[in-house]
Amino acid sequence: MAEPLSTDKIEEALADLTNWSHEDDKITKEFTFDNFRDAIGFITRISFEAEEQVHHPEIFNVYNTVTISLSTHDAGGKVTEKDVALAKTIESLYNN
Ligand SMILES: C[C@H](O)[C@H](O)[C@H]1CNC2=NC(N)=NC(=O)C2=N1
Repeated sequence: MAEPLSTDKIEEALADLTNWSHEDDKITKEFTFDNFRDAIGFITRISFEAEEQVHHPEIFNVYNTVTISLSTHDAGGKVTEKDVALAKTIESLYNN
């Protein structure tokens, strides 16, 4: 089972990611798109990667924004390497 990361380790991991923040035992980022369709397209692409990684984000959508929050239920709702790995994948989807 994945173990919770220390705050220092989380901050270190986020240094490699753009505009992700660590708050309330989650890592979070708000993504912006041109329109609702592109936002939903992003969510759909995330769904394939989440199933691959057997790790699932919390997703909040309003029109052209998608807020992603990641934590690991199986680790008491804390942030683990699994969240960092999925954040990196999501970041690469956004940039490509
Ligand atoms: C059985 C299955 O592997 C687990 O329930 C997975 C699925 N997706 C998950 N997603 C997240 N975010 N945290 C988990 O602990 C988790 N566990």
